[in-house]
Amino acid sequence: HWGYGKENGPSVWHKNYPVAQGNRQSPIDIIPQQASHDSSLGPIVLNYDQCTSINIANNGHSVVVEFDDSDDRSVIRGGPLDNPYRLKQFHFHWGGKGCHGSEHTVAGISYASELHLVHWNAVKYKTFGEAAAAPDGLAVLGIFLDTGDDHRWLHMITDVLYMVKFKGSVTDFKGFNPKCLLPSSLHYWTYLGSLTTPPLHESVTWIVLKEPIIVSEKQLGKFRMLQFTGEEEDQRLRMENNFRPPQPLKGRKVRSSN
Ligand SMILES: CC(C)NC[C@H](O)COc1ccc(S(N)(=O)=O)cc1
Ligand SMILES: [Zn+2]
Repeated sequence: HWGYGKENGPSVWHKNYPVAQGNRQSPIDIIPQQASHDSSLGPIVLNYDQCTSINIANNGHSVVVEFDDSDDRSVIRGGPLDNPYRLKQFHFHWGGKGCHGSEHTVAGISYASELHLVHWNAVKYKTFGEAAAAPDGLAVLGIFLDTGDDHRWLHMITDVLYMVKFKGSVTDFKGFNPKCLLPSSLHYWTYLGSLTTPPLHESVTWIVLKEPIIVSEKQLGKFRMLQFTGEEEDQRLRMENNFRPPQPLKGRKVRSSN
């Protein structure tokens, strides 16, 4: 099964997922000076006020917070999007002790970690699965995490990570509003890309915020006590470096909100 190790990591995903070598793969290295400033790009609007988180789980690749997406209670709209996209889940990618783990990079620089808020086009598609396979099916908001002081709200997540230490574990996680994880500015870069893990579907309109949020090394360290492996497996594999490196741009345009 795919993973982030030597034998099953990003360099061999193409064997089972040939789209890995496609023309709109993610992540990418974002070069700000080469991004085209597009004044027709409006602001992104996040309506998360009625959002309802359900649970937090360890899926063997990351830690994921799932939302009730049975109606349009929490959506992202505006920016490059033609209609509202429904929040389905968010998850993180991070590095090992002292090394960075963001997926997107900015002029070759990677951040300590990256948060992905995954939304799907429920106007055009009936299910997340159907949307995830469609070229305009998903919109993922990417937020960089840099290290510094404690993040005042991230402890809501890091305090419960011990409950989902092993692959396949899930626990209730209600009433969390991810609005508290946003930076002050919603200025962004946007481009057409893909899921950054198998099945690597080329179905994502990426919206990557320019301003990182700041979290402490201590908070990040709690992500690294998660395990890729299940409780019953004998080998312990610390969950870290669960990021795909940047992929070829293949002539794509990256636009900048401003
Ligand atoms: C095809 C559907 C049904 N299953 C997809 C599976 O849940 C994986 O979904 C995802 C969702 C988001 C991402 S990322 N890192 O690009 O934000 C990667 C995989
Ligand atoms: Zn992701």
